Amino acid sequence: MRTAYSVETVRTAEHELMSRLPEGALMQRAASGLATACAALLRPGRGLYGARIALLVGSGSNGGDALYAGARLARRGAGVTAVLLAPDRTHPGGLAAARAAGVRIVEPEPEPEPERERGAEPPEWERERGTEPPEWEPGPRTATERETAPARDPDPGTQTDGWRGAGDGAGDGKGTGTGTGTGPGIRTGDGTGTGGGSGGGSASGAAADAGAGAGDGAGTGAGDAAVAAVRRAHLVVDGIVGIGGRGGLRPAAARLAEAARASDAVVVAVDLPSGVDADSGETAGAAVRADATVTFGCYKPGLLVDPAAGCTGAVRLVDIGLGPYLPERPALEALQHADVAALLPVPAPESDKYRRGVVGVVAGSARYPGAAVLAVAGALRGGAGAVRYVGPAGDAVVTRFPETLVHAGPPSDAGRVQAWVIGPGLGDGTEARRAMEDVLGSDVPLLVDADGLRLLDRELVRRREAPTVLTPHAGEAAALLGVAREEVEASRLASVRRLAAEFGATVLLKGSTTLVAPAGGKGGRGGDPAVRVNPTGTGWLATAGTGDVLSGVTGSLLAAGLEARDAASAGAYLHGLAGRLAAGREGAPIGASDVASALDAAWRDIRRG
Ligand SMILES: NC(=O)C1=CN([C@@H]2O[C@H](COP(=O)(O)OP(=O)(O)OC[C@H]3O[C@@H](n4cnc5c(N)ncnc54)[C@H](O)[C@@H]3O)[C@@H](O)[C@H]2O)[C@@H](O)CC1
Ligand SMILES: [K+]
Repeated sequence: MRTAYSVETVRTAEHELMSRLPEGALMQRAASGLATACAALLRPGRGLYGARIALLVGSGSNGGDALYAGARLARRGAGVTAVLLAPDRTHPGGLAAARAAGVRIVEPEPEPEPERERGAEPPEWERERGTEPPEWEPGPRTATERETAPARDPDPGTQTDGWRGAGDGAGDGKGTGTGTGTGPGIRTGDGTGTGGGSGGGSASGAAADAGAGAGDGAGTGAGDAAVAAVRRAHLVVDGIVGIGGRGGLRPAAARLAEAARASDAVVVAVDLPSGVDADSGETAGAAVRADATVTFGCYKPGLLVDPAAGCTGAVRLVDIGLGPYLPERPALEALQHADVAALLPVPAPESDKYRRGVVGVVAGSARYPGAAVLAVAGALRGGAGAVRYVGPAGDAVVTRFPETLVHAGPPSDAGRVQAWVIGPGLGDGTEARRAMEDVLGSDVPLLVDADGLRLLDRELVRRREAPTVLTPHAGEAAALLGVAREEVEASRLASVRRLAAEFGATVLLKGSTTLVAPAGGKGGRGGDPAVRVNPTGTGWLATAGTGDVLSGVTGSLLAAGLEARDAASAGAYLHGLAGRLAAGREGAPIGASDVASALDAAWRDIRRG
């Protein structure tokens, strides 16, 4: 199980741990892990001479981590430049260590006043100026380069080795090094990943070698030493803000982050990419887009939830000894193979089809018979002993799956089931509405998907005694919440929690990161179980009908006796893995039927461990 904790919890645990350690020891652990990861990214197994590293240093301890790590790397021969974004508030110990190790210190140029139309609202970062000390501003003095030690660029003419890319194909040609693995491979880290492929590219030092005097092309004045340092670097360390960050990147930082992104440098975020919200996974403005993130002590929810998760690159967790001080219940958790294997229902010798559970599927219509076929295809491979189909597409269903028990309706006349699935391709006609009333009134677990979500009565759902699982995508979730789709996409975690709380139901929010919030929905707080994030998804699943398969497989798991949150998260896990297996290691377009057909392979893969 991969677990993530809120900032508040992390701070409490750090406080406890720090009180038992000599001053500064924790930061040294973090810096040591960070330096090791950076060295591995730069030149696995080789020295650091000739490597150029730029540190982007903010006003807090995140900048302190970067400075201490930079000092370690400088002592090992790298040419390190620290760009101080808040020169008056830089971590003093980190700065002293960096100076002592020969790190070159520079400041960015002052920001030009933003031009705004008369009467226009100031941006958020500027509005804050009135209320908070402007510690994030680049400093009142002119940004002349302050050489505090001789520049250490021992080998300015030579180009470093190319970084061995290990990307998942979604990158931009910057390798992140085999040492950290890749997006999906790293995120799941348990055999679910398909990462570790080729891709990546070699770091071209040539363009970067243009030198400090070259125009920066990034919006600051020519000769800006900070931008030049970033552009020349082979590796940029983002120590702008960590868990203390609020809002998006300020303009000076955003410009440097952009320069880093546009360069060939590998961008490594310290603890989390600056500009993303650690607790919610939201990005309220510009954020660093890292190739790799080195996080300390535990995962933070933002590292696992989009859109923030899209900024992390490969994630490496550095153990700083926080484990014993973290509470049992995280804010967010991601199941791994072993967790799902323990949940999947396996028939015992005395099992029969009824004891394994019967799942009823109310789906399809004259117009959409395919949705019924796909939902049944998923249900047949979800572990229940039998699938009962109810609706007008019985012929299409038995033609494809003769093992299905079919019934024209209504659901309450179809015979006993242990769970209902309703919604895929259902339409919104009279029959559909009646069927919905029927299953809402049943005393067994109920999964509502697709068209069914449009027919939902919130109060009736709340009043149900048996569990209800809702499986909306962002658009459907937006309609249920009465907000714009973009709002749901920008705040997935908050949205899924809110839906779960409002409907008193377990909610599986599908999408780039699929989330499962337990009924009650305040995962990790107030005693509710954690929200789950699914680690197995793939973009190849974004195709018509895959949601129907998911509802079938999840309903089948409900019928087999899994609790709602477990059924939804195991269903999403199986479905995501089946999608990956169907798409193959290299990736290829797949149809929903392919996903259903790969579900048995996903089961075997999980049971193999
Ligand atoms: N507490 C500890 O013992 C440890 C902390 N560690 C590091 O410390 C970090 C947390 O340190 P801090 O609490 O000092 O917080 P941060 O380093 O995250 O930064 C907070 C500072 O940045 C300013 N700020 C907030 N949002 C900003 C933005 N968008 N742009 C620019 N400046 C902004 C704040 O006003 C504050 O001065 C962790 O993320 C981790 O990197 C690690 O060294 C491990 C040990
Ligand atoms: K950071």
